[in-house]
Amino acid sequence: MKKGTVVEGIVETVEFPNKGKLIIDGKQVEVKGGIAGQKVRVALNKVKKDSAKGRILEVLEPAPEEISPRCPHFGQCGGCAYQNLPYQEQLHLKERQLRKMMDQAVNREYVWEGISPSPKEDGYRNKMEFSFGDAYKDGPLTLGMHKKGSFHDIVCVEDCRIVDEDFRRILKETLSFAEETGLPYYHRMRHEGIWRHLLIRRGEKTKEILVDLVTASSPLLTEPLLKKWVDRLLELELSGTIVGILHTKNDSLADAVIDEGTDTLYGRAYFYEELLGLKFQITPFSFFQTNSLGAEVLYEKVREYIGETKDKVIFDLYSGTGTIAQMLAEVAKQVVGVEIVEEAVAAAGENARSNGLKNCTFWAGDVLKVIEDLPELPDLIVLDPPRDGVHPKALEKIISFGVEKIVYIACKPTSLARDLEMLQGRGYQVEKMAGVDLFPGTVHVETVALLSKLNVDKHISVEVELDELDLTSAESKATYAQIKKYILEKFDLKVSTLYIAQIKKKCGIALREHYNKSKKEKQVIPQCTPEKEEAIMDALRHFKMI
Ligand SMILES: C[S@@+](CC[C@H](N)C(=O)[O-])C[C@H]1O[C@@H](n2cnc3c(N)ncnc32)[C@H](O)[C@@H]1O
Repeated sequence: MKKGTVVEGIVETVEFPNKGKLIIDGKQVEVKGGIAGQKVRVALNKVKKDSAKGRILEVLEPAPEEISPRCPHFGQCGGCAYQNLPYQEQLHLKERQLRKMMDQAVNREYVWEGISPSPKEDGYRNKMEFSFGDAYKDGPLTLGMHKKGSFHDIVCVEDCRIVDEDFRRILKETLSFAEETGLPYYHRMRHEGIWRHLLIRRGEKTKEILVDLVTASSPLLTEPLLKKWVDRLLELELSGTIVGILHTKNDSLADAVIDEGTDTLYGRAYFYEELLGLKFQITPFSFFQTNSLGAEVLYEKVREYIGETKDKVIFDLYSGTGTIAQMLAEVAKQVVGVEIVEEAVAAAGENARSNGLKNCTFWAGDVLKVIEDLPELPDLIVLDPPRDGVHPKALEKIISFGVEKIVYIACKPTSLARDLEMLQGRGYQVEKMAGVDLFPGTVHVETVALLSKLNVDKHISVEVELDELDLTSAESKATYAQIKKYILEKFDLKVSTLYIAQIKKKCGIALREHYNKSKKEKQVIPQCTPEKEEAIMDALRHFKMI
């Protein structure tokens, strides 16, 4: 077996994320895609002693469960890999892959609760980013999704199954408008041209539609020209209502929808969606789950896992437009969201106000940098990080809060599996897990895990000596949260748990182990500033701790 050879074989298993495995001449050959049971022809592009990697050239015989693809673009469009499987089969496949990965990642018995289906199998997406490009090399202008395995060519997905008819009509109208102008698409290798992306967002419940045309900046895009496009969209017969039409300029080299200035050509620059009885204002670039009905299933699971929240302070880390925070706020003492996109934080605050929720606060910033300085301490934490999971240093800080329960929501199971290693190593155990399918037709799946802090006695025997954990009578007088609150109110200063611990130590107050000792060598520990030291001393005097 050599690099460049073409071989034939049957796909034995498919592991997350979409990695097919075949055994050919006793060697394991890994391919992208495939369905267990398919007979395929594979071109080998890497061959090692016991394994090889290859690319599927052709499916010679379908797998027994395969059906004729439900989408006419299947095979060409790189978007959906499972349109040739009945939905039940897609769910079985995702569940098998997810379960296998999680069984390997979890170090004890846990409850696997299965995978919940998406309430809608077709037309479930509330957001789509289409790209302009060539239909084939130097072919005509088109608008749609990247062709499978191609960086350049675009498939015009005018019959895409996973969006509603409104998306398809807006796509077709925008493409014919762009064609009629005779202007070129933005070529990302040559860095010239105009048309880049078409972003469409549509509320499943509200039926409000927001459309954003993303282009390179050009004097050729005059106001009257863009007005023609707006008028054409407004004349379309749609089941939803267009509430905003925007034009975003993006001259960056990256092939992504990037906002370098957005003009509102019609209506407003946001739309509304409703989830579980709450209303959310969503701006063009804010994160919002792309399957609204599926998101309700997911958030119900989060609510169930987090359990009793009365009198509890909950941190919703990576909070987006504040969906999870607001759902929990109804039944919690206080919810604190942290999100890096300022636009999303502003929308979250606005949403909480209009939903009449007074016990939610949202902070803009990187979780890694912000969480130590929050005025509250959490009793429970919900984590919903981006695809890459939680930064290890942020995870250390999250773990050091020592909360009783963490609910972790993952859109990429491999990131969850990696983060579970640290969480389990530092005293958390997985109690339950479930999958929620927010992405029918595709290889993706959402996972929710409930982690609980190990029984304190067991934890002590692993990490610290019992006498180090004993609180002194002085330390028991005021909690870190009370000290932070006092300082914020009196001095309008935010102080971190670490700084309080440093000053307590200076005053000879015994501390719990993890606040004053780092297990890492060469770790740079920030030191409390004189201003904050004075404020902390004042608080310690106030609480009669010194
Ligand atoms: C998977 S989304 C979750 C959003 C929200 N929980 C929801 O369900 O709609 C992840 C969010 O994390 C935000 N994010 C990414 N990196 C971050 C960081 N380092 N600190 C804070 N937020 C971050 C993203 O902007 C995005 O809104």
